[in-house]
Amino acid sequence: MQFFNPKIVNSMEKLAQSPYAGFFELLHTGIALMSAEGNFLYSNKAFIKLFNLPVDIIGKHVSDFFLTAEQGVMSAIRDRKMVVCSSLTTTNAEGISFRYPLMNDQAELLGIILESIPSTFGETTLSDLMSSVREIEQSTSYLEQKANRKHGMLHTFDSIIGESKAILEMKRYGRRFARSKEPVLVIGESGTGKELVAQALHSASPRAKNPFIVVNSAALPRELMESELFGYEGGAFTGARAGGVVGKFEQADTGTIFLDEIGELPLPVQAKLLRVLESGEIQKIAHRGTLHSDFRLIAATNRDLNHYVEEGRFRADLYHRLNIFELKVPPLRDRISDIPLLARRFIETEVGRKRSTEIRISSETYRAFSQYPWQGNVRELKNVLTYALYALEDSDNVLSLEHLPPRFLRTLELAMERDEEAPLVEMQNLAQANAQAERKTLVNMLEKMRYNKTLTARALGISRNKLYHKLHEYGLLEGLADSKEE
Ligand SMILES: Nc1ncnc2c1ncn2[C@@H]1O[C@H](COP(=O)(O)OP(=O)(O)OP(=O)(O)O)[C@@H](O)[C@H]1O
Repeated sequence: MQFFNPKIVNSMEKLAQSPYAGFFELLHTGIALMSAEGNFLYSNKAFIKLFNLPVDIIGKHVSDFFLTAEQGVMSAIRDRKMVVCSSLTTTNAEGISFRYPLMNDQAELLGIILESIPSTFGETTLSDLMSSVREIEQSTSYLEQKANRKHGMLHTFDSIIGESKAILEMKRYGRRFARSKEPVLVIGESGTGKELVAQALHSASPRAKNPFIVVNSAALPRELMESELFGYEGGAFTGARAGGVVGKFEQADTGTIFLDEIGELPLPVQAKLLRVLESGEIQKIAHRGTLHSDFRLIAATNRDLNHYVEEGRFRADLYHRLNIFELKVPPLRDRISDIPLLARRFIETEVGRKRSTEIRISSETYRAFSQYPWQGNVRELKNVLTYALYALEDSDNVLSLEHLPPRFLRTLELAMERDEEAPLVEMQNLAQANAQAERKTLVNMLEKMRYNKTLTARALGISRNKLYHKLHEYGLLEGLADSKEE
């Protein structure tokens, strides 16, 4: 658990004496900082008041005051995990405490941060709540995975839409990597379809019929991460389920585990993951001995892990272990030729096959799609189309610019302004400047005349033949293929 930047706080003693500690005095919950041996280094007034403690507890051991020291702070020190259970002092004062181990970036324990609240919440309520959340989480993820398998819903490389050179190359490598048992690191911007690629890797592997277990590292609360991934035995801590929990790595035995957003894993969990990867042995919390799991790891990230390694946020050894096979999913702006196929599929899913055959996307909309920067990639395209389909009247069959979300149009305008300004700066000679101005005039007039070529030619004072010639010269003809022909 890391509350503070380890570069700033590298010892609990320093934290206890730093101005940070002064902030705790403002809080109404009890806060204490303990050394890695269990001695008090600091406590705020609320903590002293809550437990009726003498003011001079600094330097003394937690067991001098708390009957619950063994199952509380000392257990958090031993197991390096957060412990939630009640606290009871030798003078019978009670509270509920959260003991957070604070680790440095070498995964060493610096000490414990103790947060205590009055027991009016009721410890059982809290621990019952934790167990129910865990049970619901487990059963929904189990049912979700079962439903997916039943309906054969996991993607394959064939079901991933795209025929651009960039996507075909990704699929070609993906099919080859799928055969190995080594980890694959799927990298790509947010919304490019990394999860689909992870499913396809599993489907194309010899493990296709076995479990495919998904873990979103960014969505898991940090204090539950270790127990979710590696599992724990019954009675490991207060709030734990009687029968314990089967960790995701154990569930993935004979199959694949997909760790999404791997860059968000805390350093201590990274250390544990490296050990599991190297040995295939899982050290379950509070379990004597180790368990073996035959899993294949697929990890994904939209971060620059190299940069994370330089910053000390990601272990270099784990990074090298993971990126034996690196599969890059291209951003949508590098494969705009896939947009028509993707758009057709999304429209069909959204409005059904029958209505989708009636709907046509105008050429100006396609042109806008090809100029838009698509920071959110395929996910953003899907969202833009969903909006447009709702904006389209039932009686209207042509999806045009007026149906697109205002935010899309604003971003497009900015992107086009940037594009137009950039070459002007680099303009080398008069001929280039003339060509640029001519192209811009053509585009503007076409838009004004709603892509009617006869009217555009007339307005520009040139023949239709000359207009065709110019449109061809500036690469504008293709985009007008389905526009009005008069
Ligand atoms: N090639 C594709 N064919 C069909 N749908 C796609 C394709 N690529 C992405 N999608 C759709 O786009 C959305 C985003 O995909 P996905 O969640 O796999 O992206 P991601 O890269 O994992 O994103 P993030 O990094 O934000 O988790 C999903 O709804 C997915 O179904």
